[in-house]
Amino acid sequence: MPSPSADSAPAELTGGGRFGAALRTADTPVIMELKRNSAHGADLFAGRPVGELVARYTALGAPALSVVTGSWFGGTPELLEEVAAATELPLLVKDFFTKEKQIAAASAAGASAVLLTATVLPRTVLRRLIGICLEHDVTPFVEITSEAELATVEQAQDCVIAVNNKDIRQRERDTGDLGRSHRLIDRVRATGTAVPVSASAIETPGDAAGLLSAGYRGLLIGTGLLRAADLDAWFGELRALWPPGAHDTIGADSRKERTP
Ligand SMILES: O=P(O)(O)OC[C@@H](O)[C@@H](O)c1c[nH]c2ccccc12
Repeated sequence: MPSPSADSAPAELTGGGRFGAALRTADTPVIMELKRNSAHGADLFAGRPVGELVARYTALGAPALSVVTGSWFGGTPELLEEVAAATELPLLVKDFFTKEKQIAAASAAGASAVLLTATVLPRTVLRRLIGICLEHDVTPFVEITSEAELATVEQAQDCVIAVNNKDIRQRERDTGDLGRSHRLIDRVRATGTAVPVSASAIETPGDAAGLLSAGYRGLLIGTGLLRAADLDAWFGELRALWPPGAHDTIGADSRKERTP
């Protein structure tokens, strides 16, 4: 049964700056993430140079890349510099942002969007940080894990809202729950967010297609792609399940059918 809020979901998504527009116009809106280590400390780059990963993801049609600079995941500010030097694609920077000077520095280093984690930021701080992002022309990429956290995002129309399928409080060491994204999609869309995104724990093309057909217009995938044995096959399978343009046809129809 669709939730009552599904009816009030806006048909057209807008906003979110260059980062939001890149996702909405992509055939396959997968934000491909460069994360050096897993939450368990395992090496994910497997000896591949940063420039090679960026070139590979660009060739696969990434509309945007995510760069994890947070030290939990083996990130460094240099990683952002290296990625920014290798691509013109919009970049999301994932770190623990709490201060204006961090946001300004990320913007100066090439970030189009930065992560704000609603799970750990009080409402007033979140509101202030979203305002700072907008002043710096940086898209706030706000991660939530529940309806209660979603309710703390006051300027959702100016933000990309991402449902994180893993738990940041456990430092992302849990296996994740894609059901969370499926349960929250109508609520997320009803906020008028620039782009509804599902992030973390997406492993297979089937997982990805399922989330896109549920109404997500962006997916954020790190580990699943960094560990994939054959990325061409991975995206070939996804495009077979979710062909380019599907949002305008299959997506719209399936959402209509779900509306009473
Ligand atoms: O590797 P995964 O399970 O595909 O997840 C990607 C991304 O969502 C994850 O790296 C992430 C989610 N929230 C974060 C906060 C900081 C750093 C990283 C993250």
